[in-house]
Amino acid sequence: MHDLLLRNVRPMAGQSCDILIRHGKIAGLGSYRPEDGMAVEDANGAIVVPGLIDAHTHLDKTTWGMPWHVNDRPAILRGRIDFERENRQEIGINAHRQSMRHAIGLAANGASHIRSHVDIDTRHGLSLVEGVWKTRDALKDIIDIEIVAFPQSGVMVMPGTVELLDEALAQGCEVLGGIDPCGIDRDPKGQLDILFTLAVRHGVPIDIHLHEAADLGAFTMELIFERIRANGMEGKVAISHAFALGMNDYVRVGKLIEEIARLDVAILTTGAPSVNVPSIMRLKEAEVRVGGGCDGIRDTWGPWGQPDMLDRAKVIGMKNGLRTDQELAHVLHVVSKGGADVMRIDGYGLDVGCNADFTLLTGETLAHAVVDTAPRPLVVKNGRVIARQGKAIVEMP
Ligand SMILES: Nc1ccnc(=O)[nH]1
Repeated sequence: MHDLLLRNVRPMAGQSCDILIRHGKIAGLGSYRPEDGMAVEDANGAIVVPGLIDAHTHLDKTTWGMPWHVNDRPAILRGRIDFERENRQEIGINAHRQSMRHAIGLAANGASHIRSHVDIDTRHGLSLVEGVWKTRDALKDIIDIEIVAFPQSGVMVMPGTVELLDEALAQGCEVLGGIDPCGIDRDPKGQLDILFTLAVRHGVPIDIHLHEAADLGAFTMELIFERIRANGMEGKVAISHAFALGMNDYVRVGKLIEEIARLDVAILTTGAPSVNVPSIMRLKEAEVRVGGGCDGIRDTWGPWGQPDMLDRAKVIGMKNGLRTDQELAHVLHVVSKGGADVMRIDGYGLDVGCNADFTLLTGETLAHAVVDTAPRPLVVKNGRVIARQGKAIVEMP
């Protein structure tokens, strides 16, 4: 918790002012003189936005900083899952070291919070979660990490997984994950009933991966809606990817979005280039909470991605066909306030009393910053400078 005077910044690309920070919180926006001994930074008119939020990633998977991973396999979902589970140790993907690299990269590029799904399966038990927990402790002054207990290999098809999820939640995973109840588990009622039972028992929200497209994904969504109503979990469920909302049926998608808004379901998008994705502008119109994430980066799933939420904003913006400045400002919202709303982060923003978690962006306007993947001269977490010019104050392992 720190004091700092940040001079000559433009909150959300507006009028220039100074930001006074006391005890890690924003104490005032205006014009201030530095007090004796107070740290002072001059932002030279840079834009300031609250900390970027990676609300959907996989810290335990990346090969970032490792030798290049040659991928010569077909892109079938089940195949990607099984290959990773059976080979990650041999390849040397150490969950602690790799999550350090990924998380430090995100922080250096202006992120203040991460929601990471971490694999739980009968081969690894909770060991991957334990690796990411170590990272969370090591980086607690740099970035906040929330962990989703993620049964990537399936729940019903992998007996023993339910017990592991139960244990992970008992030990402190903040969110319960799930995956394609039809496509991966072939037992939607089985998986969803168990997920909702576990979530209610542990009092945690659910964030389920739904790659299922078109009618199949819509069917699963309807099963999720039924269980939200039955368990009183309005406002406590997120659907990640939600590719079914990218289907080419305007009316059907509209009906799904109406129900998503009514049940206050959050949507997480990564702007996946290889499939149809939900329209962030249509979800905005319906006032649905939408966050963004960089998903897996440079892992056994695929070679793309950076630990950088501004880079991801650009991917989401391009995938959504955005052009106007207002739309581009909205994509920045998705990777910041949108993600904070999904994760329900207290004290998020640039108002007096908010956490002093923010990043500077060099650019004229918010749209300009997105399109340029603007440089980030300074990143502040809890009122302390934790990165300069895209380089964190902590070393990469
Ligand atoms: N997009 C995804 C990345 C990793 N695991 C998944 O199930 N999905």
